[in-house]
Amino acid sequence: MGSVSHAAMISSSKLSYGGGISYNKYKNPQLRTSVVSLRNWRASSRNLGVLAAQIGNKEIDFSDPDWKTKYQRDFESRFNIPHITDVFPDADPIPSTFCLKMRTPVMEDFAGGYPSDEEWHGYINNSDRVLLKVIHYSSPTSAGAECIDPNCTWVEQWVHRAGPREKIYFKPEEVKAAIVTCGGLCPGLNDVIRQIVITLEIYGVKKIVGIPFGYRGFSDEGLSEMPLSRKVVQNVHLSGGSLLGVSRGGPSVSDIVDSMEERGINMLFVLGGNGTHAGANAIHDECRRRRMRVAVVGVPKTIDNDILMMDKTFGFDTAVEEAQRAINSAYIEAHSAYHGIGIVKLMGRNSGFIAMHASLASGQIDICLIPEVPFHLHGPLGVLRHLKFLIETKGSAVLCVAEGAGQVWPFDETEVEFPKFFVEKREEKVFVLVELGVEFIVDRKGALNMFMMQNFLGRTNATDASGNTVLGDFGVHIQQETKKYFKEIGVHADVKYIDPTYMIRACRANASDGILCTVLGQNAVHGAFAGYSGITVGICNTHYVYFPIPEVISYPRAVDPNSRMWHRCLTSTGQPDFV
Ligand SMILES: Nc1ncnc2c1ncn2[C@@H]1O[C@H](COP(=O)(O)OP(=O)(O)OP(=O)(O)O)[C@@H](O)[C@H]1O
Ligand SMILES: O=P(O)(O)OC[C@H]1O[C@](O)(CO)[C@@H](O)[C@@H]1O
Ligand SMILES: [Mg+2]
Repeated sequence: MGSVSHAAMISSSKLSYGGGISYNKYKNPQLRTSVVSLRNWRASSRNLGVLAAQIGNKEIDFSDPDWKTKYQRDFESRFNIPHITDVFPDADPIPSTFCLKMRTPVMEDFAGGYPSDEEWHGYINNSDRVLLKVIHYSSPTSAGAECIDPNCTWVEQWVHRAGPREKIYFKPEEVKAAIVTCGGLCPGLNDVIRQIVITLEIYGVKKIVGIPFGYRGFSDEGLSEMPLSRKVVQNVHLSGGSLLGVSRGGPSVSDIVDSMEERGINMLFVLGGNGTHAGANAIHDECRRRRMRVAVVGVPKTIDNDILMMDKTFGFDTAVEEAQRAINSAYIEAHSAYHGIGIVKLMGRNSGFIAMHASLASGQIDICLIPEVPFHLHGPLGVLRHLKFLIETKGSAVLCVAEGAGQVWPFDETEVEFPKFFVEKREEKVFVLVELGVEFIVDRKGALNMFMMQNFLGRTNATDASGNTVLGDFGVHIQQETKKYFKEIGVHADVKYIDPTYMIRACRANASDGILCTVLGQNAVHGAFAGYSGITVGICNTHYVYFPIPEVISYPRAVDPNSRMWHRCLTSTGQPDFV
């Protein structure tokens, strides 16, 4: 920390812990837009992510009567989706070959012209938009309020509607499409692969390949591309995993683009999480720099559900459903034992969505711990003390913990002086906020890593092949601490620990994820044919949309501890505040 040079010092007065904070307490207008994020500042991941993102954005002067118009204009340009004509203004579109009247998808060389159906009203107009936010919060103190200004003014924010366009910018016979799956496994990967292949064939594409084992497949000799067709993918969705394999780490962006040039790939579909999307965006930028006529389209894959702005990502629903089995087993074990305590660890590195939703769904959880909500393990207000209470009153207890929980230590004070915030722009996209021995790092991938000087598991500098921080195992830690605690107080406790994380991730998609994957896969292909690149597909307020990649990965989406959903979870578990 001593090495940190402070590019900006922002002064403020007292920040009340967990309570509201008024705008005028911040003297520097540059941070005004961030104050809402700090209202419940214990929601460190989300709020500091928002804060970091906002520091990177332009300041808003709310005293300007035109601020709203300016904000909307700025929003429109941020959410504009890159198009092939940005680089090749003379690119000529052709009528779409996506024609549902057609009965023979892979056609003979388009000798009789491209099939089209001008009478069909199934195309999306490029100007169609979907509303991003649908709640009008009348006050910043409303649960889950996401406000732009201190009055929580209603500001319409529109994003691009996904779907097939009447004009396309690629001739199907000139397309070589590639699909790559990166990062960890996720239920539904095969469903998306399958649907991309099927839709490409309906457009008339014959050259479709899978890149094996993530980005690594672009560079590793001995890994050859896998030819794909409807026949090959017909039944792949019936099993979990990825037909193509996945990996972390891999070649540089420039090596990937070299490889794409060599292979003649001009449509790339990238299935992965934040890291993969950062890679996809960099590939898109590099293709543009080299003036390649290429479409790079992402499909967000993460059981953690940590991609911004989307209702949910595919695989999440299945993960929550599958987690029920583990929770139910833990419940049965705990209830059948004398003073039984069941602990279930679920995935969620930065975000507790799986743990929160699985707890809500099961109705069997007494304590849910997630990364976004700091808690004490020990002490009069701690989790262990509450466990003792549950054993004394109910005779058993079940805990659901997210893997990223407990990596942050809460402050002991109820009020914290914030004499200054130190903000350093270390490299591009890297911010370090240092306060009271707390270091928050938004790394080069836009992921937020939080470290507090004291944490449960000790600070680790270890990273995986992709540069993700390797977390300490909180599930094992809380299991050990629980056993130790009950031994020390001389109360019998039968502690059973279940870690179903990889079993959950390897499942095949359930019905609702199957539908989501199908629609996302189809829309990815429609986006590429429409000439868009550097985009990703998502579901937003039940409608399907295209986002520019940087907007959805600027920081990981996290549970808002002031959201109705978290409040519902607390209502359901009946757990107290552990701070
Ligand atoms: N900033 C980046 N620029 C280019 N490539 C990146 C970047 N970050 C990650 N990658 C690459 O993306 C791939 C996947 O990244 P990562 O392992 O972080 O998984 P992910 O996509 O975030 O998925 P998961 O949700 O499973 O973690 C890796 O091959 C990694 O090298
Ligand atoms: O063991 P791996 O492949 O690194 O994956 C573990 C990570 O994958 C995730 O499920 C994200 O996909 C995280 O929740 C988890 O930390
Ligand atoms: Mg990731």
